[in-house]
Amino acid sequence: MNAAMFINEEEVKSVLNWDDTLEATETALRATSERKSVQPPRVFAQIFNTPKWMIAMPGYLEDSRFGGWACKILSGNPQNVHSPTMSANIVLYDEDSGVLKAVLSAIEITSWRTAAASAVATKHLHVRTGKPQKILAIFGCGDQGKAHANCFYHCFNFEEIRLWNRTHQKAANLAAELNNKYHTLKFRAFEGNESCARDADVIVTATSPGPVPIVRSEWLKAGVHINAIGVVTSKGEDKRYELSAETYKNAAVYVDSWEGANKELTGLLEFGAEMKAEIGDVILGNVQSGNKDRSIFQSLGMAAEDCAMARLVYDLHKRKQTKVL
Ligand SMILES: NC(=O)C1=CN([C@@H]2O[C@H](COP(=O)(O)OP(=O)(O)OC[C@H]3O[C@@H](n4cnc5c(N)ncnc54)[C@H](O)[C@@H]3O)[C@@H](O)[C@H]2O)C=CC1
Ligand SMILES: O=C([O-])C1=[NH+]CCC1
Repeated sequence: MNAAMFINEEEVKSVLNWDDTLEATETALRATSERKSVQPPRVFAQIFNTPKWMIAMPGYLEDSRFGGWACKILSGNPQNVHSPTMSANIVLYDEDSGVLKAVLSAIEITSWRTAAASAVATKHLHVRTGKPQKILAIFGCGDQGKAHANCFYHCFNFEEIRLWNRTHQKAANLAAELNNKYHTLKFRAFEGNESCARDADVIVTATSPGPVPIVRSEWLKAGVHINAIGVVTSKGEDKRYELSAETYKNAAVYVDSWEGANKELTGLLEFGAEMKAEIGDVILGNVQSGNKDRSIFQSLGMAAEDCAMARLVYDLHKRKQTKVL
């Protein structure tokens, strides 16, 4: 039996690529709706009366290429300024024996698979239905916002990609970095969230939601698709969503897994949201279109995605090591 290995963030980054990530993530979403994954609701620990948190996400995914048995453990402090707001590691086990195979740094994996899940949702709910791909608006220019900008640039052909951040300079810096990287002028930083949202065909929200939503229904065009990925809070009076209640009410809402949504998204029912289907069921062609022309993918993030990604990165890393030897 080989000794378990640690795959650090640099090693993970050196093998990650969008095409495999999109395939792994789409497989996890589809397999979830085929009941080929095990992923009980994640365990969430708030650290006393602080914004600090910890999450454990155990899972198992059955698939010949992306199957895996793993648990991701995250810790976070949204108030961090000089250090990352989140740390993440995945513990990967042998699918048959349960013996430890590897521990993988999972900040990049989390960003890549979350962006890929939004891209898969956008492909099936928006692009494949023939809706326009003119303007993409991304709210939040942290790790997730940046990963979404890269992923959507890779997958789609938007004419304009708008970036908004609470601190405008961060959006301006990211726009400059991406225009430079891709030799384009498509990326534009916006000062106002309303002007950024108006006329957008597709929206991504990737912030830590505050008490006031950053996107309002009356700003949005007919047929818009939104990927809302910021973590929602619905504890007593403290309700924090990136989108306004009206935005939810006027759209069909899709989730990654009912198991997670039934625990973490019950607050959306209070807004009168129509909780339509899992993305996996859309991929499988099991969902009839309804009378709402706006769609929201309310992404929670799934253990099955992390299983698929851990297996992918482990296999690519092993292959690379064998080539070097
Ligand atoms: N759905 C999923 O699978 C996942 C969701 N997330 C969530 O995505 C969100 C973004 O994560 P990261 O990019 O890693 O965080 P980050 O800290 O790197 O970036 C967050 C960005 O949002 C902005 N922001 C923070 N609070 C804000 C507020 N109240 N209003 C407006 N803007 C605000 C900050 O200026 C920052 O640029 C978080 O809520 C995180 O929990 C993270 C990983 C996976
Ligand atoms: O799926 C995930 O890894 C997370 N969702 C919200 C915070 C982290």
